[in-house]
Amino acid sequence: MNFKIHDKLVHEVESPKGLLYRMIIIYACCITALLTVLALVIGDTSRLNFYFFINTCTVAVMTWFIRKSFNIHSREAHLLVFRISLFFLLNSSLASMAGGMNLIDRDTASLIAAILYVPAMLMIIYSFRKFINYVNHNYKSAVNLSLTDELTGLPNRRYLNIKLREIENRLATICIADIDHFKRINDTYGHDAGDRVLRNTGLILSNLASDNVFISRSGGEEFAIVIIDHASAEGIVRKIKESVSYDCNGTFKVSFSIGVAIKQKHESSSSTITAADDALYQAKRSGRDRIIYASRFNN
Ligand SMILES: Nc1nc2c(ncn2[C@@H]2O[C@H](COP(=O)(O)OP(=O)(O)OP(=O)(O)O)[C@@H](O)[C@H]2O)c(=O)[nH]1
Repeated sequence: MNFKIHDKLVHEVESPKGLLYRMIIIYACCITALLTVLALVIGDTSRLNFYFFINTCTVAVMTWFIRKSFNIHSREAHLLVFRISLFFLLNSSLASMAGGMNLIDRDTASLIAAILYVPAMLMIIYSFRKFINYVNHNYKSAVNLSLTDELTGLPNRRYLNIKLREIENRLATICIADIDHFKRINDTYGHDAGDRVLRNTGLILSNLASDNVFISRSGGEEFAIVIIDHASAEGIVRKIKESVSYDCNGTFKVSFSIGVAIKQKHESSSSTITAADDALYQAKRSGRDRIIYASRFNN
C-alpha cells in the first residue's frame, strides 16, 4: 500500500528545488561585497568599524533566515508573505549599512531603511498570526482525530478514559451497551453489513449525546454511556435502548443489552465500569435485549 504519514506540520525540504533562495544569498553577498569595496575605494575607510561589523552580521543572519525559510515546504500563503518580509528586512539592513558607510546620504539611507522596515514588520506580524492559526487548526484536527472513532464518528475509548477521569469526584450513571449476536450479523450478512449497523448506531447515538450525556464507542460492538449528575438517568437509558433497537429492512433485528451502574461521588470510575460490565454480562446471560442495573443501583 502506497501511503505516507506526515509527522510534521511544516516540512523542511531535503533538497530544495529552484534557484530563488540561492539567488537571494548571492544577491546579499554581492551587495555586501560591493558596499565594502565602495567604502574601501571611494568611501571613508574609518567607517569600516564596529557599526559595519554589526550590520554585516545582521545581513548574514537575515540571509541565513531566508535560506532556512526557502528550505521549508508549505503551500500556505503566509509563508510567502514571511519570505517577502525577510527580503524587505534584508534590504533595510543593506540600506542602513550603506548610509552608515557614507556611501549614500544618511537621511536617504534612513528613509529607505524605514520604508522597507515598516511593511516588513507588518508582514511578519501578519504571517506570524496566520502561522499560529495554522498550527492551532492542525493541532485541533489532530486532537479530534485521536479522540474520535473512525467508523461511527463517536468519541473513542481514549476520550472515554479522559471523561472517566473528569467525573472521578462526581455522581454519574455509567452504561455499557452491546449489540446482541453481532457476530451472527457479520457472519450471515457480511462485515460490511456489520459496519453499516455500527455506523447507523453511531448516528443515532450521536443525536442523543448532550453536555450531560457522553456516548462513546468503547470497542468492537460495545458503547459506553456516561450520564452526569442526571436525575432522570433511568429514562435516558430507556430512550437510548429504544432508539438503537430497530429492524433492518426486514432482514434482521438489531437489539442491545445494556448494563448500568451508578457511580457515587466517592467511588472510582473503574469500579463502576466493572459493575456495569457485570450487569451487561447478566443481561446477556438472561436472554439479551434488556437493561440490567448493577445491584448497587438500589442501595
Ligand atoms: N463489522 C464489524 N465487526 C466488528 C467490528 N469490531 C468487532 N467486530 C465483530 O464483532 C463480533 C463480536 O462478537 P462477540 O464478541 O462474539 O459478540 P456477539 O456475537 O455480539 O455476541 P453477544 O455479545 O454475546 O450477543 C466479532 O465477530 C467481531 O469480529 C467492526 O468494527 N466491524
